[in-house]
Amino acid sequence: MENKKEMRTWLDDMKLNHPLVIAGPCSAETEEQVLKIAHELKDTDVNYFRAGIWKPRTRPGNFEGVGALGLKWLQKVKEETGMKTCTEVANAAHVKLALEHDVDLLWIGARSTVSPFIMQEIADALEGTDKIVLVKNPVNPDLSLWLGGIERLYSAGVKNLGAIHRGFSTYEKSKYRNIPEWQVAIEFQNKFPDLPLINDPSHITGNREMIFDVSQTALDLNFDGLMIETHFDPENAWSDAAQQVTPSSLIQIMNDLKIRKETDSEAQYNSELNNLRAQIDVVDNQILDLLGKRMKVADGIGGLKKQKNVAVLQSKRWNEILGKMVLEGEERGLSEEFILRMFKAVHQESINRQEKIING
Ligand SMILES: O=C(O)C(=O)C[C@]1(C(=O)O)C=C[C@@H](O)C=C1
Repeated sequence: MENKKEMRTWLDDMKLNHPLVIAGPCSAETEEQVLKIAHELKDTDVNYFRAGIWKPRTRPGNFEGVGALGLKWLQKVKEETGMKTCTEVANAAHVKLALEHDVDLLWIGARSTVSPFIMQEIADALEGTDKIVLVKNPVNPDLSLWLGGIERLYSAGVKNLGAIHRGFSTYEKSKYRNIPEWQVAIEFQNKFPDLPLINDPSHITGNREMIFDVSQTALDLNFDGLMIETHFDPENAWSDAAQQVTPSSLIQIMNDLKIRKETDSEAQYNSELNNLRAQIDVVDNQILDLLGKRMKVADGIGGLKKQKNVAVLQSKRWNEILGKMVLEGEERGLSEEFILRMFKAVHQESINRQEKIING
């Protein structure tokens, strides 16, 4: 699969003057709940009404969705509000039912994207459909697996495709429910600039207080749209209560978000930008020179260790360096997260080189 301009035709054809917005409850709970939320979202920027019908839950025993019954409620949403509808599908049976009930957009969840077998089953069931199909990233930050899943749909003749970035699972504790790892989304856009990419701040944050900030970051990174879980009574939602916002909060979020354009042609802006970019080019070269120098010194240590048969990893020294760099970084306004990531990468490279020397 290669990037093609036509990949974004379905989105361009909508001629939106704002990002694509998909909103609605995490789960369809009752017909009244679904319709009440849909009516509250009707005359807003929301383009697609979402509701989970089949809910993949981490542990058994929790509410697992109302099942096919909910598809009738989505049909009612369409009849009563004129809004297009969407839901998650996780196997061929779901696809069949969703297509029979004329759901307009289907998405595939992170737990399905990880499985090539499931993705192939879904792709076969969707063969040749003109519905929009969005693929969430797999739970692990594996861009090839994500793109591979999309490619299975593409090869099955599904033309109206896109992706949803919902963040990635981690073992480490974090302020996010699923860490964004924005660089994966950036790499996605580099490889497929014309494949529409939607952000899902609800699943990234797991917390409604953080939804605005993550949405703004997504728009700053050229995302094409947002999927935000919305419920009139979030605290009492049957699933994901902490991350849903009310329809009025959603409207507020959409009003407050700043939509960025890709570039600006004004001369003054371009001359200042070029000047600053030239400065960045100089600094980047200095960074490379320094990194090269540092690696040469590490090579020297590798040679010494070889002579004396000493281990490459020196945890005590390494922890001293890390601690010192975090403190010194802070003094320069550099975040701990950034310093740790950067120096861990430097250390790993230093170890790789010493490994070659010591075993060479
Ligand atoms: O100090 C050492 O022993 C080194 O080999 C250098 C270095 C580093 O790159 O800073 C590399 C590996 C060790 O784990 C600790 C530190």
